[in-house]
Amino acid sequence: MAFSYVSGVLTADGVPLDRLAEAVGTPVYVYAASRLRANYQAYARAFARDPVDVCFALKANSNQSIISLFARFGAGADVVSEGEMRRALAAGVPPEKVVFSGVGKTRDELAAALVAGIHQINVESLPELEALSAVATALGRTAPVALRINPDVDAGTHGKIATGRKEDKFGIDLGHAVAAYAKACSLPGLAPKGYAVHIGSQLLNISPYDDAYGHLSDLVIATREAGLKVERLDLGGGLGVPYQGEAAPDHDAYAGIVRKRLGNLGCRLTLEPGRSLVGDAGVLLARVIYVKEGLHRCFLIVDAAMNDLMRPTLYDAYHGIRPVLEPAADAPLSPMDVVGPICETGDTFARQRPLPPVAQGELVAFMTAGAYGAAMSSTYNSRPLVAEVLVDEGQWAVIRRRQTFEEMLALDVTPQWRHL
Ligand SMILES: Cc1ncc(COP(=O)(O)O)c(C=O)c1O
Ligand SMILES: N[C@@H](CCCC[NH3+])C(=O)O
Repeated sequence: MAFSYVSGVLTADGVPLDRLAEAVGTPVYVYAASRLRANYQAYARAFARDPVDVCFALKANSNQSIISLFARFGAGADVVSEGEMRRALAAGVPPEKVVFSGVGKTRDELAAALVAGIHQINVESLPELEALSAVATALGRTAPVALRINPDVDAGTHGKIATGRKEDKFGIDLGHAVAAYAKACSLPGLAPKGYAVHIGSQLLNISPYDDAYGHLSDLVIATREAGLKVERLDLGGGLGVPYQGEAAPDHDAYAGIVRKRLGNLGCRLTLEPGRSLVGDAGVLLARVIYVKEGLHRCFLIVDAAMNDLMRPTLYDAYHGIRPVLEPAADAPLSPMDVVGPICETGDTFARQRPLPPVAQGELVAFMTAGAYGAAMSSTYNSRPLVAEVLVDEGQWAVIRRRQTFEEMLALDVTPQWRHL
């Protein structure tokens, strides 16, 4: 267990979290390398005999130490902006292991990707295809391209993170796909390699993959029947993690679907997992500022807020909350609203959560916060970006230091024009 109580204190790979909080301050994200490794190995094991490349989706956690850890395990990177591409390359991911996804890549981003020589650009519309052709031609380069398709499959996840339904903004409609692929083959500067699909995030039930990959298989066959070559398939990410004790999707079962639907097509496959690599490897540590016993509610007011961990307010997401000091086994539970200091009612991590007594000044850990936690944080309410710490085999290191107030303020510029 990456996070467990040892001698009455919650630890990350054996390092007591109260000691870390003392040294680094709160709020702070803490990641356990043992879990990152195990999560990567789960993919490596399940796909050991398949022609599969794992490209870590940086959007889930874009800290360079985390990226380079996965790069050392053998992973590539799935990026969605020039910033993410730069992070991947700076963290040591070779360009030939980087895929670039995203519905609105600018010409500047396309050019940067071509100059960097990345493995593949996943194009999501005809205008983007034309833009890429023009950019590549102007640079005298050839762009390795996959077309992301929209299979019209409901991933059965939260509506804000489902991406493969026909009304979603992502991908090229299945009905247009062969024509778009033929167009890609005819445009200068493009080297079409295959297709990409990503139906959504936090899938606990994997059967929607069966439908999506079935459509993908039919599409490959139809494309080849049109006389066009298809060599690669990018299957996206999306495997969910248990936030509330649900059963985790089984990697072998997922690999089974991939093999059944796509195994006989002779294509090189890419996976783009994000959350399932990092989600359960991180916690957000916060300190209780006040315990407010109202007439109607008891509020635990902590020093982390929605700007540090946005998922609860954005998706009504559940994160386990554990006191860092282990509660007695027979400690009574009472309903608490766990909230941050931000001036919004939505700055609420949990409502009426049964918790053991936690006193002012004590520490709590928001569990399963390794994915889409720090990566989605902001400085709203002028709260500096929090620190991140990596724990590995008893050692720990700050892998992002806390932003200073000076750094936060330094971006603002006061115009020097004359006041009339
Ligand atoms: C194109 C693409 N690939 C990969 C991912 C990673 O998804 P997840 O973190 O659910 O594995 C996403 C985000 O959902 C995505 O949009
Ligand atoms: N940000 C989302 C996942 C989005 C996936 C992006 N493709 C979450 O925290 O659950």
